[in-house]
Amino acid sequence: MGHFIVIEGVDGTGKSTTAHLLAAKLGAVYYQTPPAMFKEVRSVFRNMDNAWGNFYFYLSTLAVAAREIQTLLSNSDVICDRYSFSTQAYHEISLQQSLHTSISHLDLLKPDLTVLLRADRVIRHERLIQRSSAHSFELDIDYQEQVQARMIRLLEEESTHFLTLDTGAATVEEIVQQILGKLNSLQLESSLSR
Ligand SMILES: Nc1ncnc2c1ncn2[C@@H]1O[C@H](COP(=O)(O)OP(=O)(O)OP(=O)(O)O)[C@@H](O)[C@H]1O
Ligand SMILES: Cc1cn([C@H]2C[C@H](O)[C@@H](COP(=O)(O)O)O2)c(=O)[nH]c1=O
Repeated sequence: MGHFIVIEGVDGTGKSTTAHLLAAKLGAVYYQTPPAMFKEVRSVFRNMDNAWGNFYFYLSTLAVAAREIQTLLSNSDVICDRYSFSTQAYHEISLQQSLHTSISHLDLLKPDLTVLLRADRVIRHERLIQRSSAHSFELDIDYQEQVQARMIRLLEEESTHFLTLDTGAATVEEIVQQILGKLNSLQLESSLSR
């Protein structure tokens, strides 16, 4: 059974870049949520402006993601780009209520380690405006700031093994080295690097 490592953070914190490099270094599978089969439907929900509909959409994609990850773990380690903390934090801020119970009903597979990437709001904004495809909610820095604070609180309250890293202050390579150090201290690295 492989290890399950989750990379979390708000938009522009460097999740995808970090997760890809970490997966390459460990020979692990990179997995992004929501799963690929939901790509088209996601834009439908995004444009509907229905906060509850959007939450239930992401919630159901998590159930599928957990099942796919469980299968992948039988052959390899998995580095997952966003998981349940993203869903809980984004939608708790949008809906202004705790979603802990709804998410816990899914009885999701638990990560061995969750890494929360964060970065200063100015840095995140600069990174996002360089993207031609940035959505308005991604550029809503106050909203993203609240989500980031909620993610940190949720991790502190609900996660056993987690690490918070500032990607505004370190290169991608340095960030990955810090994650590898944490895996080592948790004695996960030896079984991860095969
Ligand atoms: N540690 C880092 N130091 C400097 N720049 C970084 C770092 N990590 C990522 N970046 C840069 O930040 C930008 C955003 O990175 P990336 O797309 O990986 O973020 P993301 O969190 O996955 O964003 P989103 O959730 O919006 O897709 C990219 O241009 C990337 O090169
Ligand atoms: C998982 C998840 C994501 N979102 C939001 C967060 C981002 O602003 C967008 C795009 O996410 P991507 O991974 O950077 O493509 O979707 C959300 O609102 N709810 C969620 O559960």
